Amino acid sequence: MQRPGEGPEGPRIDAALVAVPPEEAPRPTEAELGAVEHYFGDRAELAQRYVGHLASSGIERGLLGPREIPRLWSRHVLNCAAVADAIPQGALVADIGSGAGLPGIVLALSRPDLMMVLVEPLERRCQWLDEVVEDLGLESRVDVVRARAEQMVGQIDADVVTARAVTALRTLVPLTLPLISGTGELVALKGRSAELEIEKAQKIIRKYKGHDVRVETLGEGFLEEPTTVVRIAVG
Ligand SMILES: C[S@@+](CC[C@H](N)C(=O)[O-])C[C@H]1O[C@@H](n2cnc3c(N)ncnc32)[C@H](O)[C@@H]1O
Repeated sequence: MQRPGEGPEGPRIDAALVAVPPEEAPRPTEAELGAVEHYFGDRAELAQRYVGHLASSGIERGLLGPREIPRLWSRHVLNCAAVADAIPQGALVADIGSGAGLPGIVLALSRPDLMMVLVEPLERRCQWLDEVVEDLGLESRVDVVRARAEQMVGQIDADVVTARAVTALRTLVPLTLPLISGTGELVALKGRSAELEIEKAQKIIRKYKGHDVRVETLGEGFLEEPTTVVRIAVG
């Protein structure tokens, strides 16, 4: 059966079709409301506004695929929000390969005590991030820097570096641990491959003086699918 929005050969990727106005963006389900309240509190409407941007210009400009619209809350925003539980008060967080602000913008919305630097090499992604940061009123706490992580060594001294869907741990470690010159931590969002990725990264973790390497699941009790992270301390 052909469903609304589908052509005879399956879903149509059609800018007009996917340009969801922010006010029509997906809302969290009943089951997700507790997590939204827990992670965003009185900033829940701002988080909803961010979802509106993802679902409209974020899709139109190719930062996310249109198939993500129905799972923007579960798979993207709440998955990232759980990382807030791993970040100390008042930290300077560098989010590497921020893309559409995942997890960087989500963390800024969840935790008003954080300072964020979103490091992203692609110009049109940075442009979108700048516009969204301004629209959400986050400019005093969120900097968007157009760069590759390796260009930021010596330019940034983060307390926490986050990364989601950027690269495998053994290549992520040399990109991220040098961005912490004192003590701090890499918090990398990973899936089921986390343990295997750690195994493959052992040597490079030692080379970059990482320690206390562990896999944790965050958001249990709030999220249907908790978030798996690899944490690596430095300093
Ligand atoms: C698959 S996207 C993930 C985006 C976002 N973190 C997410 O979870 O949706 C990977 C992002 O990493 C960025 N990237 C790739 N190599 C990078 C590097 N060396 N330093 C910083 N960002 C990088 C890409 O431009 C892209 O935006």
